[in-house]
Amino acid sequence: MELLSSIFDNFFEAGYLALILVFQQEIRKFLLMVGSYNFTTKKSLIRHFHFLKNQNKESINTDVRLIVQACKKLAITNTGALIVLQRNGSLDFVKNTGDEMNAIVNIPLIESIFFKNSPLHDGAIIIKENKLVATRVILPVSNERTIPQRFGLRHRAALGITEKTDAVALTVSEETGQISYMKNGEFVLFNDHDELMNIMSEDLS
Ligand SMILES: Nc1ncnc2c1ncn2[C@@H]1O[C@H](COP(=O)(O)OP(=O)(O)OP(=O)(O)O)[C@@H](O)[C@H]1O
Repeated sequence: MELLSSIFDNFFEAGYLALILVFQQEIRKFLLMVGSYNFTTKKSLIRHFHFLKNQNKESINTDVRLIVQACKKLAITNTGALIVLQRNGSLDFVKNTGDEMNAIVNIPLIESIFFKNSPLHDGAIIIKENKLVATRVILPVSNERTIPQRFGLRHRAALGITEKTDAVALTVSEETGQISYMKNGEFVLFNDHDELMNIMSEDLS
């Protein structure tokens, strides 16, 4: 009987270990999100309780149309861009790698930042609601092996930040002018810009 119980004990211990190993990415992301989550803001709490959504009147939603329009303009001139859109989780751990800003977002501002000769064009920008809160930010790069080789560091950085936090990201490829949208460490597919705006509006509302 004792032998049987020790076999079961070992079996369950090995099971826990296997579970931790299998889900280590998810556990890491969860802990990062809990660690960086700003539970004190009313908005972040309300976002978690969707049944209270209608009472969230004073929150400002990100102007998705404006950001997609800016990306379309950048795409026409093959100007590379990396835009991170903050949601509930704090991005302070990456914000510190760049320059903090506090500017209302508009299309010429986004265009001028990513203009190739601009001193601010390197790295990512972070937008929170309708404010540009940081420029020249260095993001953690995704190590995911399944990302196709044609995607370089800009795309890997966008995937990396969305893998580690609840933020979403947009890239404009300097090589192809292609606009990509990333969430949860994956590319989100869309057929046209209207669909992209709808998906983003849903994610950022
Ligand atoms: N870790 C990072 N965090 C933020 N920005 C980054 C990071 N790594 C690279 N970038 C930005 O991406 C730019 C281009 O990188 P790279 O050419 O390797 O990307 P890519 O995915 O091939 O994109 P593109 O299609 O635009 O060439 C860099 O000049 C830099 O501005």
